[in-house]
Amino acid sequence: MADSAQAQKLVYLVTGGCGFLGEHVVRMLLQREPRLGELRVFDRHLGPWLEELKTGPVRVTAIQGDVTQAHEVAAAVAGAHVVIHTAGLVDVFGRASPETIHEVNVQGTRNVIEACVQTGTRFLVYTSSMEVVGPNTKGHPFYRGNEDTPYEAVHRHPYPCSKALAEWLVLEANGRKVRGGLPLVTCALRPTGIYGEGHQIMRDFYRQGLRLGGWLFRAIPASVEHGRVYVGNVAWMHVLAARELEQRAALMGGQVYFCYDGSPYKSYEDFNMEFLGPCGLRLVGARPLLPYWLLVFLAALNALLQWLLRPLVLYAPLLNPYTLAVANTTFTVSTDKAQRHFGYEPLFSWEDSRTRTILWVQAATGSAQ
Ligand SMILES: NC(=O)C1=CN([C@@H]2O[C@H](COP(=O)(O)OP(=O)(O)OC[C@H]3O[C@@H](n4cnc5c(N)ncnc54)[C@H](O)[C@@H]3O)[C@@H](O)[C@H]2O)C=CC1
Ligand SMILES: CC(C)CCC[C@@H](C)[C@H]1CC[C@H]2[C@@H]3[C@H](O)CC4=CC(=O)CC[C@]4(C)[C@H]3CC[C@]12C
Repeated sequence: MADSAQAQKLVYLVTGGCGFLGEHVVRMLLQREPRLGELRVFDRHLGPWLEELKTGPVRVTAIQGDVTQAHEVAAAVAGAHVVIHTAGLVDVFGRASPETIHEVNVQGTRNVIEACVQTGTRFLVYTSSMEVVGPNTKGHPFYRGNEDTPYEAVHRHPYPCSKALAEWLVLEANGRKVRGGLPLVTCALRPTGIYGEGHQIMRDFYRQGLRLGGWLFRAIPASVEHGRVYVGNVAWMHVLAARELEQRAALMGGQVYFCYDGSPYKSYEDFNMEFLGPCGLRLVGARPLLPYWLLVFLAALNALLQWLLRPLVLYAPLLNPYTLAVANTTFTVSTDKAQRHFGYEPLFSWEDSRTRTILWVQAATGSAQ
């Protein structure tokens, strides 16, 4: 990838390439990475949409595999120049066991790092999460913070614990010698709550609102700010970071970057209404309709029911003590680190992001009704 070899075509591997974010990364690479020669899409579940991509000018290789299986990861990584590791088990509802979450998110990431080292892949971008920082278990606000803002990161839930450990592994691996003797260059991107086309929780809220006759009921005070970022901009940041890692290895290697764009600072529910409102839903109440202590009680009851019912059935509602704490704690970022380090500017304005998301909610739910 030196100057003389600018025209060299590169092999990229995207793990989790069929997920919500992964699909956007895959499509963004195909649209915006001129040096792309081959794109390997690795996922446990391959999407049918991959087929249409195979007819384009770039070779797209679909690889069904599991990141917890070291040999499968090594086979997929061999010969790749860049790995974007976005595969992960995103579960804050208690659907999967803590052991499974750890296995996929931590051991899976370890396998990706070892595969890079063994096979000689030098550039690794990891999709981390804002959750590696917070909100913490004490509910401390993180108000428009940046990568250097002091914050007491205390995790107990398996998901943030696993993301924090995996991120640490990735950053610590920066500088390790890969096969051939050159150093591995790694960085981690930390999205806040991602929204956009393909966002299942948004669709679930919409369906719930329809079931309730077009009404949603405010549960969280409007004053609690929750950071959100458009999926297209998160994907673009991954593509740019991966592209710039070699030229700016000394600056970017071992660094973390929050993912940000021009999305407004709002509460989780008010932000969702930016899309669900134009789709016909109304949010009832300027203030939460239920007192906070009752929500805490209901969340605890849900956790208890989940535990009691586990031998019989999986009970995994949206409301539990952890999701309530996340939704009810201000956590927003304000930073320009990615801009300074690798020239990131959001590709999609807030208006574009909003319109695209509204169109998706309308189309996705229209076809599902
Ligand atoms: N959704 C969000 O708001 C945020 C997500 N993230 C991170 O972004 C990444 C992508 O998340 P989403 O796209 O939202 O989730 P997703 O569940 O839509 O996508 C994850 C993908 O990883 C694949 N996967 C899971 N286990 C695997 C395994 N053992 N082997 C191979 N593939 C496996 C899944 O099949 C799926 O396609 C994750 O690492 C997540 O922690 C970070 C911040 C916010
Ligand atoms: C009425 C209820 C209290 C509202 C529940 C909303 C919750 C389901 C969601 C509120 C905040 C979300 C999380 C947040 O955006 C940060 C995240 C980052 C990730 O890396 C994974 C997803 C998530 C944990 C996200 C999950 C849903 C919420 C808890």
